[in-house]
Amino acid sequence: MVTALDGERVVVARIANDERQRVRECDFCTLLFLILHSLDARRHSSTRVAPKVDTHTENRTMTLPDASNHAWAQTYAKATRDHPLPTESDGGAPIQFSYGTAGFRTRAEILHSTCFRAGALAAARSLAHGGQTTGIVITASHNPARDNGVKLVEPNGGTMPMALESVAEALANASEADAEAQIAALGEAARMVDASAAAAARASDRKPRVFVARDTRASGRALADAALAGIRAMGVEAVDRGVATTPQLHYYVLATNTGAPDAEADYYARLAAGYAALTEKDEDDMTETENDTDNFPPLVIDCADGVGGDKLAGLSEAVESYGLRFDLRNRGNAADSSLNDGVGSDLVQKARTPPMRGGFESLEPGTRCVSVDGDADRLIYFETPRSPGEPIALVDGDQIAVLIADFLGEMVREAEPYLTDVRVGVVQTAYANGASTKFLTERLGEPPACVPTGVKHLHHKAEEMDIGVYFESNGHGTALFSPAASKAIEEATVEALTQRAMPQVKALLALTHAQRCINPAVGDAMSGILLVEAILRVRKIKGSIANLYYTDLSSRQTKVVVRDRTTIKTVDAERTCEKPPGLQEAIEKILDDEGREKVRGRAFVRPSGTEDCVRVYVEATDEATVGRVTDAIVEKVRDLCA
Ligand SMILES: CC(=O)N[C@H]1[C@@H](OP(=O)(O)O)O[C@H](CO)[C@@H](O)[C@@H]1O
Ligand SMILES: [Mg+2]
Repeated sequence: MVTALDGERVVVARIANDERQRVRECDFCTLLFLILHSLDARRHSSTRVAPKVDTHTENRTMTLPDASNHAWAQTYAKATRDHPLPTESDGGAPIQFSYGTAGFRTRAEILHSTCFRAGALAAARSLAHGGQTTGIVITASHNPARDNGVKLVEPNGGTMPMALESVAEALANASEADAEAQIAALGEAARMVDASAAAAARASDRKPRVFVARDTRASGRALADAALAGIRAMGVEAVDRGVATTPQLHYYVLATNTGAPDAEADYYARLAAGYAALTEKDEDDMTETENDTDNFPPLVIDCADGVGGDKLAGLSEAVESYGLRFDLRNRGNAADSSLNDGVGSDLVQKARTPPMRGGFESLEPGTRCVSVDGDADRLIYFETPRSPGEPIALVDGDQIAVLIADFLGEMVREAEPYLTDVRVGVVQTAYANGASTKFLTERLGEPPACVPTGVKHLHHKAEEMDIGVYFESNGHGTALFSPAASKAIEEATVEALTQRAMPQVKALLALTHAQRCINPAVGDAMSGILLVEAILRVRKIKGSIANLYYTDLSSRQTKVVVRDRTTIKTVDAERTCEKPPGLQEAIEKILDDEGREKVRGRAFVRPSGTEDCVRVYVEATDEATVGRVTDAIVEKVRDLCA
């Protein structure tokens, strides 16, 4: 029997697996006992609730000793000279590093000093949080293989607070001779604890520590070594977690700080157990023969020739005994492998084409496939063309968000009256297809929230919701359950059980298990696949899932290279250009000339935060209008940003 002392993974796995038969056969009291224990154990081990803290220790951070008279500053000053800034300059101007949409990201060969300093910064963040573990991921995600990047992970598994971005930039750009400026920035980072992290900072006499992971890029090893050196220069323990996906490293950090097991196998086991519990069939389903969900074909996955190739193989082993099989392609281990080049979710979503390698053209028409990106934190689904010459049917992040929000919303409604006052909300960016926004507005009774591009913005907004589902159109996203919503679900389950309200219990358990299937730290392609596949099985959807809820408007994204993309400034969640003067007016006029209402025309322009380009987005009812509007706007951008 499950005991409250078991870890969450063990509890869920047992319910899902060994105890499966027993749950079916047991009487009502045994079921109640089992679930109460499962909830109790989860309370002890959940990685979503506030980190485990020693309530006897006072709220304090570990401050860096005064730089003027302490050895650490000298050690750091010496070490930073060994990791000099790049000497190269670009068109005469010195290289400026900026913490863009997703960290520092540029050509790998100029990132050495940045990674060293990012290591020191992550060490300072560990100190700021009383010694809790922080993290660093060396990756440039969907960018070409020659690029690399670095992003920081906070103790709660989240991204670096935006308030720290200017400090990170000051640190990255200070000359190596100016150790004082760097030390000042590090001191500031070690002092800054935002309100939401304050509880987490109540930790302890823990030894400060930073986890470092990297994707499969050739430059990753040397850049990870630079980051490890930066951490050690601060006198902080550095742990090399090897090659991992971005979401895995976020999970490891969160897990270790909450007392949950943080090995790679534990990560797979947790997600797999959530999937198993969510797809557990009840008595009625046992007799089913038609549309039998046990017989789903293997899911074909394009791994972008990146880190997902190896890691999805690990997940595959963990889930195959639950009937979920993967057919992994572009795993990065073939002679012609080339990261993100002609493969991966960015290409498939933006160019609406199947991956160019991996044999996708010879799959059965209408085969359901997934494509992930270079660091496996995004996923999109697509279905191979139904007939030759037809395009793929894309199931982008907007459609995935609707599928998940609709399922969770239905479970919340089915749990009434035991579950009340829990609402499901959705967060989008300006790139969300207008048809999805219209659908969600009607379904939710209010428009979904719209925030600037970048997971950090979506995640923070979703945290304000009871259950917040967020996805960028390109497939970055997840569902977040607020601690209050999780607690309400637990309490409602107990109440529904005592009243023997079994339909409500079933819905409430689906909400509980869905949380276990999701990486609680960040959006994650691997946990996203499990959640979508589980929903499809629970809902018995074997056929096409493209345009299940609405039909996309035509849209196009275009990159324009200009001299200085930062001359463009946007407001209103990037939907309006404030600068350069005249650009917004020009966009409005182009749309008006097309008859904006009639063609449901929408367009905006913004500078990329990860690539040296301006992005132009246009949507309308038909391809021809999209093409005309795009051409006209691109011309204006070239004129006004020359
Ligand atoms: C239109 C688009 O796809 N933009 C991407 C891209 O940001 P840009 O700032 O647009 O370059 O990379 C980000 C990080 O991977 C991702 O969050 C974002 O959605
Ligand atoms: Mg990515």
